[in-house]
Amino acid sequence: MSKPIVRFAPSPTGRIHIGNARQALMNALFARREKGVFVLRFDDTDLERSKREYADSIEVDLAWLGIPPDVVVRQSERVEFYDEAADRLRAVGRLYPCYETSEELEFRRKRQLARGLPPVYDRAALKLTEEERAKLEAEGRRPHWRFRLDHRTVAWTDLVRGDCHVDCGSLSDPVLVREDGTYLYTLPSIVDDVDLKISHVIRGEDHVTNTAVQIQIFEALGAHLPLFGHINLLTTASGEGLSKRLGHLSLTSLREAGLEPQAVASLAVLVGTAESVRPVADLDELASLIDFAHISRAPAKFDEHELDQLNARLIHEMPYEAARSRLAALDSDGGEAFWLAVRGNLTRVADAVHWWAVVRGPVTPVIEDKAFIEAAAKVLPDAPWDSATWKTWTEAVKAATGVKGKALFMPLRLALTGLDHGPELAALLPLIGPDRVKARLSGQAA
Ligand SMILES: Nc1ncnc2c1ncn2[C@@H]1O[C@H](COP(=O)(O)OP(=O)(O)OP(=O)(O)O)[C@@H](O)[C@H]1O
Repeated sequence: MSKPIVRFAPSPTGRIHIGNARQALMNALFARREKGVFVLRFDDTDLERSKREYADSIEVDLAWLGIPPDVVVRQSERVEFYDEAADRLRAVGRLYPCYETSEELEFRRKRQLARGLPPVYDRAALKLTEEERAKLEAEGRRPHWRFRLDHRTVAWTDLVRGDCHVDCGSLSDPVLVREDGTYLYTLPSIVDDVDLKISHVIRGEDHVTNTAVQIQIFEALGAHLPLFGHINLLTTASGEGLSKRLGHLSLTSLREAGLEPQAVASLAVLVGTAESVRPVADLDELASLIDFAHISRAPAKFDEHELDQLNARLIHEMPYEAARSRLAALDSDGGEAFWLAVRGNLTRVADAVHWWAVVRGPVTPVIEDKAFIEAAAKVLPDAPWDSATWKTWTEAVKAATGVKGKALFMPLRLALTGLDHGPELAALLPLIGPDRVKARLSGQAA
């Protein structure tokens, strides 16, 4: 295979959600594995809804995921190429002007449905004479432009779905150009795919019907067809669809919630595939797991609870070096021993703040059996302390008091941390250190 050129083509009309991220990752990781090119193309021809601020946030999100694009293209800067393609389609009679208002179209649609007919555009505009058109224009009507479909079945071999067929006889001729001369998504997408030599169009399966229409337009323009792959969509855990415009499960919110990009990427890529969902910290490894032929046909559910679990599993294995600067930013860099002591208790890196506060204090000790804690304090080993100190100490406490097991550990934990759960005390004890331990055992907040 020659080096693939792929694209992720969001409309910058909101913050991208986890479903969009699935497509971005599938494209970017495929390109990464095959040493190809990953293009980020902003489908921003809808000038009213597209915003630069959203485009910028999409770039930030992709960088956070570890998949910055090799090339960035904005459709709003390429209108001359779309004009040229539209003229070519007009010249061969495939793009024709229509003058119906949306109310008229809606009325016709309802009438067709009432008669039990499919609500397909009836091509009335194709029958207009020159004079009728001139009259409509003189009335101030501006045309929108439809592509005249061949009423035939379009077939292709999909990278994900195998043999696909769409009967274009049952489709309305798609509008490519709006009344105000701006373009809908369909034509610019093809023109750019051709110009950028996109080899694989990998996108959500919401585009399957578009693909059939687009194949006819590629052919009408005499262009070479890319390969197509339609990947199943993600829904929320309860099965609802996602919308960028409605702000569902945005990457920005997941990032701000402190989730690891690798956890988000692992779930976004692996859910709804033949692979088991697991945390994959390395993007090359994640890329090696992509297999378009083994992606489920059914929509896949994105469960935030599962994401938390993946995140926790990643953190439990995270080396200190990877966490260090983030701990420092949280003013909680207690060194490698601290990180190794607490990482197993964390779901988010930011939760380390809580355990650093327990180490550094002040902690209000919880002491129920004062006599027992006093007896324990008496047999505290001398400094310096290390990871063996806890064992030495608790054996001495057991010998002095006859108490063992949970009855021994829990009162000490409550006295030292004020909590009934947490990281191994063997690791925490030297971090808390003799001064604070002594103070806490004597009932002082320290
Ligand atoms: N729920 C989803 N799961 C997986 N892929 C999706 C989902 N929704 C959209 N996509 C894909 O994301 C890519 C970008 O699409 P697009 O910008 O149109 O997103 P959108 O979420 O449908 O947007 P909007 O809500 O603004 O209509 C496309 O490949 C599209 O197929």
